[in-house]
Amino acid sequence: MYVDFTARLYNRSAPIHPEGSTITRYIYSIPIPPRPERRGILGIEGMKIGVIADDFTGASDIALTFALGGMTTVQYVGVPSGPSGDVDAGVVALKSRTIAAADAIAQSLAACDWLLAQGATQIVFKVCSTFDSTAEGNIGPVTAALAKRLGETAVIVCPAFPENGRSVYQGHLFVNDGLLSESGMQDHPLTPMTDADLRRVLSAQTDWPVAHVDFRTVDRGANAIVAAMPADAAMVIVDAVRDTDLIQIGAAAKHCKLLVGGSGIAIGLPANFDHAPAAPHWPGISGKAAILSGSCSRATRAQVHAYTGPKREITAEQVMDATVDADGLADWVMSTDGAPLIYSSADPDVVRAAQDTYGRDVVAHKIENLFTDLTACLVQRGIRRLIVAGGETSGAAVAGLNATALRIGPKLAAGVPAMKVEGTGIAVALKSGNFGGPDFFSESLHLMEQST
Ligand SMILES: Nc1ncnc2c1ncn2[C@@H]1O[C@H](COP(=O)(O)OP(=O)(O)O)[C@@H](O)[C@H]1O
Ligand SMILES: O=C(O)[C@@H](O)C(=O)COP(=O)(O)O
Repeated sequence: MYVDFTARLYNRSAPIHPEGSTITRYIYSIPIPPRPERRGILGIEGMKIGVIADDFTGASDIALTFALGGMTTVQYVGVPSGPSGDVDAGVVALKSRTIAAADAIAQSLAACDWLLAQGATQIVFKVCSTFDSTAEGNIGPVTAALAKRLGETAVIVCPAFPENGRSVYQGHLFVNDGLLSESGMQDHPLTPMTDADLRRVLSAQTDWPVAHVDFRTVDRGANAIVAAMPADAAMVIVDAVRDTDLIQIGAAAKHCKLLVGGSGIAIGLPANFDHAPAAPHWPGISGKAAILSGSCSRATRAQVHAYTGPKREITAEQVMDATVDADGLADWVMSTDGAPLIYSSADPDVVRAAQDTYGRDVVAHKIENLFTDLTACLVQRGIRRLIVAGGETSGAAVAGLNATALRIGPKLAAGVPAMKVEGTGIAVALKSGNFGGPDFFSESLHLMEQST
């Protein structure tokens, strides 16, 4: 079911007056945290914003937004066992986008509880700017579970990321000038997105009503957005096509305990905590570099094609037949000059054929496991700079790093920071499948070496 509250707002037979009961009900139905804002939902001082990211590239994407917004930001690898330290924005990276909904809920709630215990006053559930999800979720089920845990009713859901060409208009998600369902995402190996109407996509994943706040309302600013929010429980797709829209959405969300979106949803949030834009400090890291790519997205395939350094393809067949192994690949990387690229990235028809032969999840996991083992071998052999392309692939690779936290460094491309693995001198970049220009790999390797 989805309910268009904006339609109600403009419906003369059911007018909602600016001072009318709907708005009053809304204001009183959302508990406003006490000032000063340093005291979190559980009354603890410390972390201001907590993020639960459903994959690792997404986590570093939103972490970059908070870091550029002037907040001290750390990306955690899974739910930490200890305290966060002195951090304004803490981002817990999960690998929960394509797992069973019940597991995604359990992991997300554990992350939420940890973030609240660190003092977070607001929780952001970071999903993909292309709303990547399976037919069962996990965006709907996890949002419902988090809202219940936080006692939140109406939840803003907005994946817009204008800098990377993602906009939401009339409830539909556009990638550049085309619909999501014609953007290449319809061929994604694990989360094919065949419908651009986010209200319909989300409604299929949840029993909650799905509402919509349209662009005309967003264009009138934060107060209009607050006024258009439903009083009762609903997931609310909010249109946004420009950064200025996201800044207004951020202002409107000042007292929300839960937000759901891409990294764009974070653009307006640091200002709510009196943070001003800043450039993250970076020491400059050089030394042996490698690039690993398991992303089959259009942008990554173009980057693999454009890369002029040494490169080696691993096919699904080789991985399934075990005719390649992590040790051998690591030896090749270390004995080859320059920054070698190892990729399984393949065109949609090749991926489909492999999935038909071996099974979608079997082949995906085998390839991911190889990237985990390969990363561990590269760390053992002294790798200093590592670029990984693909969200699931990045989750797998980071497992091989044996890291607990990543410090956010400078922007390499829209949505992609350089990061330093805590306790080591290793620089990593986790690139979303569809982010970055054709020369992303060589440009990023160069930028990692520059101090800021
Ligand atoms: N050649 C291939 N055949 C089948 N599946 C593949 C192939 N190469 C990679 N994969 C799988 O496709 C998935 C790509 O997802 P991901 O890493 O999240 O990339 P993206 O960021 O582009 O979505 C991974 O699970 C990966 O193991
Ligand atoms: O929001 C985004 O698009 C990214 O931050 C993201 O989540 C990317 O996921 P992958 O495309 O699977 O890397």
